[in-house]
Amino acid sequence: MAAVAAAAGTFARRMARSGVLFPRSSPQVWPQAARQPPGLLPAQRRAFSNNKILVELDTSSGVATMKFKSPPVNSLSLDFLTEFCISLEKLENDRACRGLIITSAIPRVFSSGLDITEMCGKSTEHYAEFWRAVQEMWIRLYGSNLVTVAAINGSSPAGGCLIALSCDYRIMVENPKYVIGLNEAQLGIVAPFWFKDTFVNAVGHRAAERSLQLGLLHSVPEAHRMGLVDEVVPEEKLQEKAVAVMAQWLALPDHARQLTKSMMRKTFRTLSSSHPKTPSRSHFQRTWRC
Ligand SMILES: CCCCC/C=C\C/C=C\CCC/C=C/C(=O)SCCNC(=O)CCNC(=O)[C@H](O)C(C)(C)COP(=O)(O)OP(=O)(O)OC[C@H]1O[C@@H](n2cnc3c(N)ncnc32)[C@H](O)[C@@H]1OP(=O)(O)O
Repeated sequence: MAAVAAAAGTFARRMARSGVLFPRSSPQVWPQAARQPPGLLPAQRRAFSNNKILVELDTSSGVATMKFKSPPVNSLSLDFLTEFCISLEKLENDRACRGLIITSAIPRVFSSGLDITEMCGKSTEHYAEFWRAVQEMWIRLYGSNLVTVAAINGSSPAGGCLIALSCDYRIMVENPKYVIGLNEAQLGIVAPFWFKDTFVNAVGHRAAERSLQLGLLHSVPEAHRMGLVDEVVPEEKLQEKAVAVMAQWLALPDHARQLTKSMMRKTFRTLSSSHPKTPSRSHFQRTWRC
């Protein structure tokens, strides 16, 4: 009981720190417009925002768009991760929402991955809290019942790549400057097994092994060839394509698609049930030499 109260206290403190704002008159359940045949209702949009993430829900299509807006590079800080989980939970609890498009409002970067400043010179408690937040983000997104589409409009190394990999479908903008991959080995660290498993699920064992051992950041055409991204589009077509892909996925009955997704994503259950222990302070200090 004490542990539950402590966890609730930690979550409340994280929420307060994250500065999440909910619309004052937001109803518990938004209208069920998503279940209406398209065209009967005028498009309705609802939005909520906090410091680092903006969410807009089109209640006529049931599709929400989540935009990362944490300059300079959308790094995944504890506050960012907290806001992400709260936003996702809010959408999942909303019966008007069936699909989520994730993209960036920051030019040239989707997400730079875990915030390196969160992993240096902090207390053991902070490392534990940070690492729990990283795992929670992945568990929630990878296991989400929503259709999730990553609209990758910039570079996406390490944890940024994990977010994209956790979605059901990845569309990336063609740009010779953009790269994506799990580059942990290049940084002298090891991608956790659930990063690895999520990567293997997308690209297969051989491609993942080579890419992970070399810590490769792939160009967009290379990422497309190996199946790390599903489609490549010019920047101006990204949103249109994401909406079209979403419509295709949402055409199916939710329950069949959701059960199929859950069946395919078995790693999710492994991590959820095994509760891997948090890396120690000395582990973080050794890893980042700080
Ligand atoms: C279950 C048991 C588990 C055990 C686990 C054990 C230990 C845990 C330890 C490790 C965890 C492993 C998994 C790690 C995952 C990660 O995600 S690590 C982070 C990896 N990220 C990167 O390597 C990205 C580095 N950044 C870049 O490549 C580029 O910044 C860019 C994203 C391509 C953008 O380039 P550009 O537009 O040119 O911007 P700048 O490089 O000039 O950067 C601007 C400022 O942003 C700062 N910054 C960049 N990335 C980060 C980051 N990840 N965190 C914090 N800050 C970042 C950069 O320093 C610049 O700051 P200043 O302007 O100089 O102040």
